[in-house]
Amino acid sequence: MYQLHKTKIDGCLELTPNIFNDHRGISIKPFHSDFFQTLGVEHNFNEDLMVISHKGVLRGMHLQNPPLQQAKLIYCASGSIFDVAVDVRKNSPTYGQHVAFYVDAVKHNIVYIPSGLAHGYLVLEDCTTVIYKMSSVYSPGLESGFRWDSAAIPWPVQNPILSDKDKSLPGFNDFVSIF
Ligand SMILES: Cc1cn([C@H]2C[C@H](O)[C@@H](COP(=O)(O)OP(=O)(O)O[C@H]3O[C@@H](C)C(=O)[C@@H](O)[C@H]3O)O2)c(=O)[nH]c1=O
Repeated sequence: MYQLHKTKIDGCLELTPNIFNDHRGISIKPFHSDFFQTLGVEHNFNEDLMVISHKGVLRGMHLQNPPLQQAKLIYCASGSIFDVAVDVRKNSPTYGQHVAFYVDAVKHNIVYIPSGLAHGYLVLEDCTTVIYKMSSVYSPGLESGFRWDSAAIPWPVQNPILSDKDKSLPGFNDFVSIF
């Protein structure tokens, strides 16, 4: 049903689903609960979010703190992104390290990010539609994060379009993880 690619960060996965193709178009299943159960990861998703962005927008690096920490499933319904996760679990052997993926609506790959990782992405095409499933509902008071350019991530951009909130995030060295 899915090709599974494990990454160097424990629990962070890339999945490529089967694409069912006929003369009408294609069908893709981004989420199947039985399959996620076999992976042994948090897969009880409580909120979906759809975000449409212009080329050059960068959102990140974000995470939500306990008690409403979020595992996320991320894919593109249109366009493409450079997607990044950074491990901020203090006892993890990959603390501070990142993994990056080109996610797009051609290969329809999906990224699974466990809680305790920060997430961000650069939009590579206009009208890119990113869909997330999240294991906890959005809670603005629990938002946390750090600046996109402070964690040695090789972004393929120099001057992205950022929100004011993202411009004012602390650098990674000043960020305090509670995971
Ligand atoms: C993320 C989010 C935002 N919103 C609202 C709040 C605000 O009015 C508007 C835009 O919010 P933000 O500026 O925080 O959106 P954004 O910068 O796109 O935040 C997102 O970034 C990526 C990298 C993630 O991983 C997400 O979990 C989330 O943090 O949408 C929700 O209602 N629910 C949500 O889950």
